[in-house]
Amino acid sequence: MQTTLGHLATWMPQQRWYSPTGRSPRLRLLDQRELTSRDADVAVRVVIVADGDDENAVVYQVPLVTRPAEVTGPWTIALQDGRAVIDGPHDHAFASALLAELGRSDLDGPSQVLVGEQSNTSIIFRPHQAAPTICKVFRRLHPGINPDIELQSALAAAGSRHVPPVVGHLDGRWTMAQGRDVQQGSLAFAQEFLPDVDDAWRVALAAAAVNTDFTSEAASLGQVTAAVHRDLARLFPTPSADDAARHAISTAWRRRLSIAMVEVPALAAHEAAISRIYAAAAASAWPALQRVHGDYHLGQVLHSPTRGWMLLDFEGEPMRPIAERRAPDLALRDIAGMLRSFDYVAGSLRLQRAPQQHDAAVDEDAEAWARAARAAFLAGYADTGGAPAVTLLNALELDKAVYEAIYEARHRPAWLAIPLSAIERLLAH
Ligand SMILES: Nc1ncnc2c1ncn2[C@@H]1O[C@H](COP(=O)(O)OP(=O)(O)O)[C@@H](O)[C@H]1O
Ligand SMILES: O=P(O)(O)O[C@H]1O[C@H](CO)[C@@H](O[C@H]2O[C@H](CO)[C@@H](O)[C@H](O)[C@H]2O)[C@H](O)[C@H]1O
Repeated sequence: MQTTLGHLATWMPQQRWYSPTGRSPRLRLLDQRELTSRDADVAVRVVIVADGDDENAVVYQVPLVTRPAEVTGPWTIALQDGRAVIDGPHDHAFASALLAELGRSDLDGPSQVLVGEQSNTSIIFRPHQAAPTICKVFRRLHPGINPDIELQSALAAAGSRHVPPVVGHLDGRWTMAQGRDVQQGSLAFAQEFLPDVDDAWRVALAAAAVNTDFTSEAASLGQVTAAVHRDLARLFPTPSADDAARHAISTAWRRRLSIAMVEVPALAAHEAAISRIYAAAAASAWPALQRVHGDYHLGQVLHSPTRGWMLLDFEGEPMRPIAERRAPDLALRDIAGMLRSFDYVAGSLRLQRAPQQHDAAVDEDAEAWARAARAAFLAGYADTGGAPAVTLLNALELDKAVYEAIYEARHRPAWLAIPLSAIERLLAH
């Protein structure tokens, strides 16, 4: 196992789901479990490792398949003694074993890993006799139920039409320290896959690129968002925002800002102005708190021609502590997230053009497109959810843009200009 941990320490930092620590991974094995393999020569196991040795260690799930091989393939982690160690989700032996663990071998069929920028790794199954299924393998593990499973399952069970039906989920256990501190948490979540539907990020980007109106889509997305918020408020507690809750939430804004000050030096000039807006928002009137989506953006919603808007991925922001993600929060956080996403559409179109193609009129069209989508989304939300409080919304948009600045600095530095320009614009108002 020591050799495998050595290979993982080289391979994991290259994966999108790995959280960089600024040092080389220090991996410890927390748990290792063999899954059933149909082929005696192929081993399937799930390895759970911690990166770091203190209470801040990050726990990861790494499914591995080991099979005979002479050469490396695209998902080979290592070649050892004539056998390849492969990233499990990309090997059907693991995909099949996962369905067996879920008690849903009836859904087995051709499988493929979803490509794109994901925080986790999702496998799509296309069985011959049943609807396609997508199973998300959580990469960063946390004790307790994952909010993605918790919220989507509750909404689906309550008959919400705005989330895909749930197929099942898997839990696992791991031991943090020498037989002490056994933790239990979510390993995987399966739901119906809606085929042939692009997520709204791609649809919105294509619309904005040719300046096609998106306001009716944005308005209906606002209405559906309000409906999902109403359902969540019915299904989970809605505590009033007392001093302790306000303190906890506004402290999280400030904590994020101080991380950004270290990781995104370009923000230094804005620290005082952002803090003033946070202070005004903390002192303003707050609505009751409730469970929210937590990382709401255009990549998290799909428009099905037959079912309308569907919401996905209730896991919350991957960089945020899990306890905060599961705590009742301001529903406005989701509104702010989607507003930021319309701005990202205009920002990413601007970035896609080479400097010599710069055209102020084209940029202005994209910005006008984003402003119109924003206004329509807010109007749609207000139809049933009421108009958001401006001071709080302003602070939450800033908080989201600060999060995005950290996220882009870590994962996509070329995109950092998008949240940075948004922060300047939000502060200028
Ligand atoms: N039930 C589904 N039907 C169709 N596509 C889906 C479904 N669930 C997820 N997807 C696609 O997978 C992408 C990533 O899913 P998501 O839950 O956001 O994963 P992650 O937590 O890894 O970011 C979504 O943007 C969407 O395009
Ligand atoms: O992986 P997740 O979907 O959980 O979310 C993370 O990655 C997102 C990018 O893939 C990131 O979203 C940011 O970029 C989007 C465009 O790619 C944009 O629509 C969002 O508004 C913007 O926040 C998200 O913040 C991050 O948590």
